Amino acid sequence: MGPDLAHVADASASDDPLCEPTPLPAEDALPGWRAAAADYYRAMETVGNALMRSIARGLGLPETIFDAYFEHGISTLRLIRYPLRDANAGVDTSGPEFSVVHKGETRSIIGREHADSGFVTLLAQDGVEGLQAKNLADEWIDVPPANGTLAVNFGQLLERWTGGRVRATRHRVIAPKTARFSIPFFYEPRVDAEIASLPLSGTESFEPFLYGDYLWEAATNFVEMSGIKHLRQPRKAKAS
Ligand SMILES: O=C(O)CCC(=O)C(=O)O
Ligand SMILES: [Fe+2]
Repeated sequence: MGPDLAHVADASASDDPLCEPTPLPAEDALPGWRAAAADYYRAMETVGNALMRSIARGLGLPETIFDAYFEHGISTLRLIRYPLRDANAGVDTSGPEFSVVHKGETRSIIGREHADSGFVTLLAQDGVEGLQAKNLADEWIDVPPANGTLAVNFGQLLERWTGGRVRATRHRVIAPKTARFSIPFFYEPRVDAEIASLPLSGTESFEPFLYGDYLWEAATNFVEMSGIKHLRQPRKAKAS
């Protein structure tokens, strides 16, 4: 779900597939659902905004340095359900690419190792464990859900923007014993934000890029978006 869910008045027609309207269930099919989802989206924008400013302060930069990039941002709210897999479904998930031994038990990997594409991700978990993150020693650590908390993943955009000063959080999900639900909110800048090097000492500068161009390239590398890369061309002309 995109910003049109929560900022109905701002939504305008766009030829950019990254800004296409969110398909939503009919109001009478789920009364009140849209309003609740929109409230949640706006609340996560507020949290993302506070975190974005504290990251700026933590980097020794003015706290408002990122503000303008996030006005009319294209943050994404996703509702995920991991159904309980049927062990007898005839799918072999025994290889090391598909399963892992965790505390002596074999668990299949239901969310492959990756880092999110955006700036930061605010992740609500439903009380069922399974999320793991990689630490700097390349070890997997459990990120158990705790009431009233959000897990925060740093995204690849933040890593690139900060010249690698902040590392994107690599994470994955291993199968729990019951179905699992999670609600990630990917906090993202505006589609036409021009991302350029920050004044951070000791980091390499990079060629500026448009967030939308970067996001399309990154998102269409994920398996659920494969095969559609050709549907959007970069909007920024290459300098050469
Ligand atoms: O379900 C989770 O806890 C993680 C989901 C996730 O990593 C993602 O959607 O990018
Ligand atoms: Fe993720």
